[in-house]
Amino acid sequence: MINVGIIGASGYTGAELARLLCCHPEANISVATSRQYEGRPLSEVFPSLRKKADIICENLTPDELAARADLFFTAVPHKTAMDLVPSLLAHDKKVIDLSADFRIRDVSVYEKWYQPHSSPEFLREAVYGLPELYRSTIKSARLIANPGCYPTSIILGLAPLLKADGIDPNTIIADSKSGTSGAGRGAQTGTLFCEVHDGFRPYKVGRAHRHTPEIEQELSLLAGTDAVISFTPHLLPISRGILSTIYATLRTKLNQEQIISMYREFYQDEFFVRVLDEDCFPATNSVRGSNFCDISVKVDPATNRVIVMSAIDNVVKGASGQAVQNMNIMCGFDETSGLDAAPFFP
Ligand SMILES: NC(=O)C1=CN([C@@H]2O[C@H](COP(=O)(O)OP(=O)(O)OC[C@H]3O[C@@H](n4cnc5c(N)ncnc54)[C@H](OP(=O)(O)O)[C@@H]3O)[C@@H](O)[C@H]2O)C=CC1
Ligand SMILES: CC(=O)N[C@@H](CCC(=O)OP(=O)(O)O)C(=O)O
Repeated sequence: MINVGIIGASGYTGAELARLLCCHPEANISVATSRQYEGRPLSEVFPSLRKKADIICENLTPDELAARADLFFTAVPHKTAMDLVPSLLAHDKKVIDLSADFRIRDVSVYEKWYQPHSSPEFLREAVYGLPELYRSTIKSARLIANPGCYPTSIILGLAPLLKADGIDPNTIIADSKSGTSGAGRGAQTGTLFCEVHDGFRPYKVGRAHRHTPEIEQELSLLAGTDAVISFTPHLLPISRGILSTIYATLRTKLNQEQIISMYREFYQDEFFVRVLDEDCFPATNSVRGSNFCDISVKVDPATNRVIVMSAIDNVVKGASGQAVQNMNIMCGFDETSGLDAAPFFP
């Protein structure tokens, strides 16, 4: 049994960590933090957690925190994480950071898209926490940079083709649609019910979204050469889920059967990736509440393009579930521990 701490337990990814970890056979939530709800039970903040996660929210210094758990999930905004993580590492703790602070390997790229970095010395050490690509380095890591939600759906969607040099990495277009929990729990006009309900809209169009460099970094590593992407995020009037529809020009003539076999072979040992049959398409409500990524792939011979569709739950495989998967790997637990429930439907 390992004692784990959730820093930022009152946010959406913090709540999802508590939901998953309170049923985990090998983990005990020994500390949970929130400044706003200090002194109040987490089950009062999230009534769904009554009788499951009755821990009291605390507001502690990094030194006080370090004495209370062996592994920490930092589910806090960018900038906050980079100031906190070094102190936890100095106390020999393992850290899984859900923010973007340690995802970008090149500090100048991070600083261009985010803000000045206060602990760039950890960028080299941090392991990008996408288990399907980096499992062996995750095993021995002490700092995991848990991937962003849109990047998870797009990178998993394209990895088999890029690895096999099957597409031109300069022709990639991804239209991704996300539920509003992706924007976090803080009040903002753009995610109010009336702004989102019964409508659908793109945002941060034209290389304006900060996930662009993270996606390009990982696609380039897979391709072995620079890859660029036209990425357009959209906001859906649903609470959870991401569906990415990705297009790219094929380099080699591949028919439908060959491309599905390529994906099946690439992901044959991956429990959390489900490659669907031809003409069976992913849906956000088929992965809801689960750590699955559903992928389907279709060749369009008329345009010589491939269309990849990839669905995840943004707070599970796109954040907290993937973080628990990383913890399982780092701690030598079964990788599916605490994550083996079927998606909820309807
Ligand atoms: N939502 C999603 O789908 C995804 C989110 N992420 C990333 O995960 C992280 C958390 O996201 P999410 O849960 O959505 O965010 P929320 O806004 O819902 O929650 C943020 C949490 O951080 C705490 N917090 C905020 N500022 C500080 C601070 N200065 N010091 C200490 N604690 C602080 C808040 O609690 P309090 O104010 O009470 O202290 C709250 O518990 C972010 O970095 C986000 O980008 C990554 C992938 C997907
Ligand atoms: C719908 C929505 O607003 N989604 C968020 C993505 C959240 C995410 O993945 O978080 P990171 O900030 O940790 O990269 C956005 O577009 O900013």
